[in-house]
Amino acid sequence: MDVEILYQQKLTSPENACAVLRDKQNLILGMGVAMPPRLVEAVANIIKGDDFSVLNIYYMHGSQVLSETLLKPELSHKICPRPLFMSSHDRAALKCLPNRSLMEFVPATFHQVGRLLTEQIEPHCFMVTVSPMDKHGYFSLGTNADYGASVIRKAHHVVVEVNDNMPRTFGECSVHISEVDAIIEYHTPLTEIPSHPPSDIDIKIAHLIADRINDGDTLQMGVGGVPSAVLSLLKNHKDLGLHSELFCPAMVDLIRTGVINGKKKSWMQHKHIFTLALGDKAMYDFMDDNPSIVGYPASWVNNPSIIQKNHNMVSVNAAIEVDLSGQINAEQIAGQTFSGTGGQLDFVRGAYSSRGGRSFIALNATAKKGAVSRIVLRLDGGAVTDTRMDTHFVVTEYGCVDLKGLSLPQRAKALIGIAHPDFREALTQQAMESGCI
Ligand SMILES: CC(=O)SCCNC(=O)CCNC(=O)[C@H](O)C(C)(C)COP(=O)(O)OP(=O)(O)OC[C@H]1O[C@@H](n2cnc3c(N)ncnc32)[C@H](O)[C@@H]1OP(=O)(O)O
Repeated sequence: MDVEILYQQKLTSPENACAVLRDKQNLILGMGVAMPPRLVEAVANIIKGDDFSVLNIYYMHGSQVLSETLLKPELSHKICPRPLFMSSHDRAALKCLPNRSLMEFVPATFHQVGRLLTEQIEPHCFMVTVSPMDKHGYFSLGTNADYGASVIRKAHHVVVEVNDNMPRTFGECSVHISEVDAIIEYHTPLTEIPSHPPSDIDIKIAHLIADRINDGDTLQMGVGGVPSAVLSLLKNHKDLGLHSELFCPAMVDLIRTGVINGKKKSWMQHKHIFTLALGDKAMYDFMDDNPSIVGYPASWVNNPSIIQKNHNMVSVNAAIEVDLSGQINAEQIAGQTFSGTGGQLDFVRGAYSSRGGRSFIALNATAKKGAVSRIVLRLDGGAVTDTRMDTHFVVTEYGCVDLKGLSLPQRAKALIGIAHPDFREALTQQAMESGCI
């Protein structure tokens, strides 16, 4: 059938599109920028009725629209949010929820999320923002291939929110109209993340990492101040490549100037690979119809066995704390979930498995204006994002240490050596008392 006719047949109102939802079902929402604001609002309206006792919502990186609708306190008795990665909006909403127990974080490493959302739970419905349809009947998932590219083919019911502002990207980001059950249109500016200037400490740490990045390396950069600061220091590098979970504005500058060109990649040369993008309008415009920027599902981009195919793969991620054996916590503060594992463990493993590969975990030596050391005897709260067997380089403003091959006492001494000087004596004392050194 003609795709334009099919489009008109499937085009409906947000409320009609949501009428398919039933009590106690699982609704999966697109991640971050791809979370469809008008559909989310419509779900919030229908859920108020008597037909619903509860709806489970699965997602990563909740957007502001979620905290203004489904996560509002008045719906908290009917909505079970199951975030697999918490954003600042999720954290803010959680603080206001009267019944906090209903929001339950689901631990997951990113390359497995597509599978978890289609095999471990029943994917009743998936709602996501897409680009306008092309003449062949294809929408693009644009900024967010991530788990969407996996879920869209397995969910029982798929509703897309077409937004003119969603860029059309290449790779495995296309969805055919025949795979979609209902369409709504809502053209609103995409979520933008304001970029904060890095702190002096972030820049100091970034220098230690940038000095260890060679021309021709392939990069993954995680979230946080340090990864962005590292990118800003690579202007004089040559022939860098990208195989990164996250695509961000600092990468655009390096692509425009030819620093990142993918020329020396050991495979998928000249292609800048990502699974989710988070940035500003200028970045989304740069991605639109750009054949060099290719999005693939997280199950592929973040799969360590795929990452390792890139020789000289360099992964840079941030952390909250590291213990004296080298275990990394990048997701909890004082026992409460702050963010999530995301793709950190995937890339730490994939990068070290790559020929010539390296992974860097960066953190300021202290938190709370210097009151707390982030190098600790034992992790606070217990979440281990990267095991001690996985951790490679750890970097603070006081230095960079390579933990691979070090014994436990050697690790403890190396890490104490890059702790803030005010905490080194106490850490040494604790390490001796607990038998670490
Ligand atoms: C979606 C993805 O998966 S991207 C790819 C990689 N994935 C990951 O790395 C996932 C997990 N990582 C993350 O969530 C982030 O990188 C983080 C949270 C570890 C670091 O992000 P950053 O923005 O650099 O965090 P930062 O170091 O500034 O700490 C955030 C806040 O927590 C506070 N904090 C950090 N550590 C501690 C601590 N040990 N004790 C108390 N407070 C702390 C900081 O002081 C800061 O507070 P502020 O905002 O009031 O200044």
